[in-house]
Amino acid sequence: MTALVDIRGLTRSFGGPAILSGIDLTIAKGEFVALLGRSGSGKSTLLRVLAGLDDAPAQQLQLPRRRSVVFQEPRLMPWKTVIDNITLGVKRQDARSIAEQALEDVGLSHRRNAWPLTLSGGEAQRAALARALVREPELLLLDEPFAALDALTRMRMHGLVFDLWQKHKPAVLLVTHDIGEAITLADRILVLENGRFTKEILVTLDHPRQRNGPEASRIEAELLTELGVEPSHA
Ligand SMILES: Nc1ncnc2c1ncn2[C@@H]1O[C@H](COP(=O)(O)OP(=O)(O)OP(=O)(O)O)[C@@H](O)[C@H]1O
Repeated sequence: MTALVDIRGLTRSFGGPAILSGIDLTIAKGEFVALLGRSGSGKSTLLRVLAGLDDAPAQQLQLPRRRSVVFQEPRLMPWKTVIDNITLGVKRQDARSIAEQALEDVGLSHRRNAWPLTLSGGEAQRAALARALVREPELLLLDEPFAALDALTRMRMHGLVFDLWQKHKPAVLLVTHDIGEAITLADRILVLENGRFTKEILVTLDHPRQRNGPEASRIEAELLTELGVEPSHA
């Protein structure tokens, strides 16, 4: 296994008890990892360290150079059109043509000249994904990118993210509260609790995955228990 991300002994606190206390994390090239955990368990803190948005002490912190992040909100510049948002800060000469390709990949070519405020929530997140892809990330960091979308749009976005992952093969770290989303997409699911990973589950089901099959249901029940939810109450 070629480790793209190799982190040892990562610690982070904000004055009080450690939010991350000696985390070890490796992510292989092209691997899709989902990160679950209760609210406040430190998922976004870990993602921010991986994005280079937060300094935290670690014995080892090996990260790839090309990383992109998509947050829960699309964070598009409202005074720039969709295509200009996507090429923003991209220095390459062929920025425009790669942006056109990324827009096509996310099914948004017809909205290239739209203003962000005229986009639906799903379109805006697709634009955010295109902006992330244009940087050709080796590591794509997704921080609850579909949490604000309606259930149907969210399911479509799962299909889109899966297709993009297959095509571009970045490693992905997806922070989510949605166990079904994690099971549908990830090769490996981690649960973060009290500053450490308390559970690691490999998901070896074939794609496209049935969420209600026996293996998916078993994994879901295991995760619900780990997260302190009675499966019958889910
Ligand atoms: N910059 C900061 N300053 C102080 N405390 C912070 C800071 N960033 C995060 N925290 C605290 O660290 C803890 C973990 O926050 P984090 O956002 O990583 O959790 P999370 O697991 O992503 O939560 P959620 O699922 O609710 O988004 C919280 O108690 C939060 O208040």
